[in-house]
Amino acid sequence: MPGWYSASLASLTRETGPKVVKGDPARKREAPKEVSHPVAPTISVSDSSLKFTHVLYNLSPAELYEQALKYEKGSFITSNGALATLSGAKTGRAPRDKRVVKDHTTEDDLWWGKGSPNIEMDEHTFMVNRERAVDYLNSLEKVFVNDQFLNWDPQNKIKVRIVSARAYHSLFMHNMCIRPSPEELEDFGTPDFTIYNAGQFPCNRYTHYMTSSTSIDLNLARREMVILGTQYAGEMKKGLFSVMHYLMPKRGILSLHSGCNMGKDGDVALFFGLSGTGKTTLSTDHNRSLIGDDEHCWGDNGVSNIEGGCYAKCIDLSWEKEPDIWNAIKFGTVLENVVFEEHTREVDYADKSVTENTRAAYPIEYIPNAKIPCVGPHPKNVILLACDAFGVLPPVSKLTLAQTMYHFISGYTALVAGTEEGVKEPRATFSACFGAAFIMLHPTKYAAMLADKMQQHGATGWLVNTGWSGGSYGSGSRIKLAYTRKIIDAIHSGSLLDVNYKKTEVFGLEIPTEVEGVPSEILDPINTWGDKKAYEETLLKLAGLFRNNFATFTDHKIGEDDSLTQEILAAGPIF
Ligand SMILES: Nc1ncnc2c1ncn2[C@@H]1O[C@H](COP(=O)(O)OP(=O)(O)OP(=O)(O)O)[C@@H](O)[C@H]1O
Ligand SMILES: O=C([O-])CC(=O)C(=O)O
Ligand SMILES: [Ca+2]
Ligand SMILES: [Mn+2]
Repeated sequence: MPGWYSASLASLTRETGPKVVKGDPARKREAPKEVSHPVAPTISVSDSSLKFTHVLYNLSPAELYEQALKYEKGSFITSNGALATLSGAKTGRAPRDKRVVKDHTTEDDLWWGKGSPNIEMDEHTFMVNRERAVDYLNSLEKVFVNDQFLNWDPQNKIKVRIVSARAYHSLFMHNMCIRPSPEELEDFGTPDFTIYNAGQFPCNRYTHYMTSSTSIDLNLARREMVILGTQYAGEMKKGLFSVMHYLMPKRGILSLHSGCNMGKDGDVALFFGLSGTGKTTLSTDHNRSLIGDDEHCWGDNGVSNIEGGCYAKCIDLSWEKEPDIWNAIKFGTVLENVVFEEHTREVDYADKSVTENTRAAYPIEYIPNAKIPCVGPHPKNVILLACDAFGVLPPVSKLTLAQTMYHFISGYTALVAGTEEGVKEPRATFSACFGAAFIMLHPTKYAAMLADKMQQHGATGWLVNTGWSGGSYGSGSRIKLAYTRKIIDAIHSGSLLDVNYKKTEVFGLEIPTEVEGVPSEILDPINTWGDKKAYEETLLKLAGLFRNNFATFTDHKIGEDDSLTQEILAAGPIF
């Protein structure tokens, strides 16, 4: 029995961690001999250190199904074979409850202050929460441990260990991280990063820095993350993504909140965009191989997926619109917070009664044309997705390098969250690098790297509005997915480089006058608005929001290139 399980779970103030055994505790009722403690407890040993905790190590999906169905309320097998689970009170991430330890190194390295996702905590408070999580995990009869990898680039692979209390969490990470072969597991050694997920147990609200009973704590020096008070599995995936946003740029590798796919000729496209703008939907393309749907690295040898799985939104999912994602929902897939028919267990994807953010997590090989290993050459197209619920951004525009950087740093989208009755204004969101919740350094650092790589490899930037057309949310409607797919096809094939363009007012975007398979009149949004005055007003309103947002970046240099910095500052809306 390797001793490292105990080491991982050892409480720092106690002599021993839990005693461990592989397999189902139910089958090993007569506790193994090693549990006996002949020595008298010393002052630093508490009863909890005598407690026996089973470690269920890298269980298979079938074993995890059994654990979930037996022990976790709300777990069911749906008619397609997926495991339906509930994430509890939290059905999305809690960015305001994320804390990062500020120490000598991170104080200078990281982006702190206004706009930054990094809210500080001190080392001591981290240890308080860590102890709370470890004590909770040790108090259980069993915990799950996953040892897996991140990053398909063999030279920059990271070993991660996830300690959790729920089979749901273990299966989620089994699907989302890269799965080691038995040989790789044999030689796994010490992990580079460890998550202690005690999500069922709250943090103590009286602990310094805590503002709720949820806390997601990152300690880069200790290479550890602690989760208390949220069971939403996305916290683990995105927490590790934050870690990659710190580790990779140090090695000259750019980490990206993007989807990525590759055509038959080896042409690679990146899809940036905030949550719900279409990264997963549009990178999953029957005619192209999928490199990944959400998190990538761009290094000297090309791109690599960080993950081993996909995490698709499944609200209103249909076979007609998204057949590959539909077919990926089968045995092994985790279905979060969906509603299904009591008897047939058929999922009702239109049902938002638990949350609008229903999700499916599946291994990437569940997509038939996944490219394994998930790596590819340097990107040819960089597609920025915005779901513009104001309905004023064109369905597609070709960007200059400076405009690409301007929109990358802005990271705009305007999703409409709920869909309640009555007028509901779209709300603009600006999230630097299309992932401000996950970046660790100042946005201009990532932007400079992106500009450099795009320039070096001659990539073209595009802005694609997957949001509203014919008016804002309420009067217009969302652009048909079929049209967006045609636009994306024309970008991939290169045919969109060879058409006529005209320049829009205010945003100065180059828009094509025709795209095969798309009605030409929708390409310039003004055509689709009945009320032209309302269009102008809405356009100026959005331009103003862009300008206000960008104000915080105007005194930052982007890389070494002064002229590019000036061009980027001038690449925003002019009015
Ligand atoms: N024109 C369109 N283009 C893209 N997606 C659309 C369009 N119209 C509707 N949709 C829907 O919008 C959603 C896009 O979600 P998707 O899972 O692709 O987001 P994402 O960018 O991957 O977000 P996250 O980072 O949260 O995973 C899907 O449910 C898709 O069906
Ligand atoms: O992280 C999540 O929970 C979902 C996601 O992909 C995102 O928000 O970008
Ligand atoms: Ca996604
Ligand atoms: Mn994402």
